[in-house]
Amino acid sequence: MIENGSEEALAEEARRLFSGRVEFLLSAPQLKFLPAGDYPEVAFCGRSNVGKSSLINAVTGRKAIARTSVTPGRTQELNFFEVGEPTRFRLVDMPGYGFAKAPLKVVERWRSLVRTYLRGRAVLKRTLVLVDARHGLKDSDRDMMTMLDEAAVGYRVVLTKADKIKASELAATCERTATEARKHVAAYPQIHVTSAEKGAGVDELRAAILSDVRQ
Ligand SMILES: Nc1nc2c(ncn2[C@@H]2O[C@H](COP(=O)(O)OP(=O)(O)OP(=O)(O)O)[C@@H](O)[C@H]2O)c(=O)[nH]1
Repeated sequence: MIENGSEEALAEEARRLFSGRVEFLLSAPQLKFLPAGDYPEVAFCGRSNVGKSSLINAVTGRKAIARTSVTPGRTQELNFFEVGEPTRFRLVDMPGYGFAKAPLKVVERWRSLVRTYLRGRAVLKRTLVLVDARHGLKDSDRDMMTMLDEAAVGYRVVLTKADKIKASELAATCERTATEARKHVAAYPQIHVTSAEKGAGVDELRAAILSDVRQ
């Protein structure tokens, strides 16, 4: 809930920014294709099919800036989007993880790309770890959170698809997730609850992104 005046002003500025220029910049299947670190970045990550593309589309108010697919795990590169005119910051769509049947080679490639990006990217201000509200944290999310702890990259845990479960279950998952997040050094203690479908929590997330890139 956005309550006080300064938070309201931040949310309004975030809304204005995201309703302006948001443009796909490039896809980096390997680190050598990364753009120069000229602007602050906020990255989105999560298990395949967690609703990452849908949430990026909701945050940016676009229908299909990030591809929404029904085939899990199709995105295997880092996708960069620029926000603002002139550019103020970048959003980074990270390749999904947690693919059950992926060959070891694919998993290793993912790990090497993501870990090196996280460790070497000075402009990376925050990562959003998306977690399906119906499932809560899985081992692959814990793995990701540990990688972020080790890389000293601060992150927010964001529950997705909140419209798909009852309010009581959602509250319980939120509580459980917060308890676990508190054990991770780089995690924010506050959990974000969102629904790309209904728009819930999207204004708050936009404001959080803007405050993160200003740090
Ligand atoms: N009900 C509901 N469905 C959602 C929501 N967000 C995503 N979905 C659905 O969940 C499925 C996966 O969403 P995507 O946004 O493609 O997920 P992704 O994480 O980008 O998937 P990959 O890139 O394939 O890993 C789609 O069928 C979406 O329509 C939501 O907030 N509510």
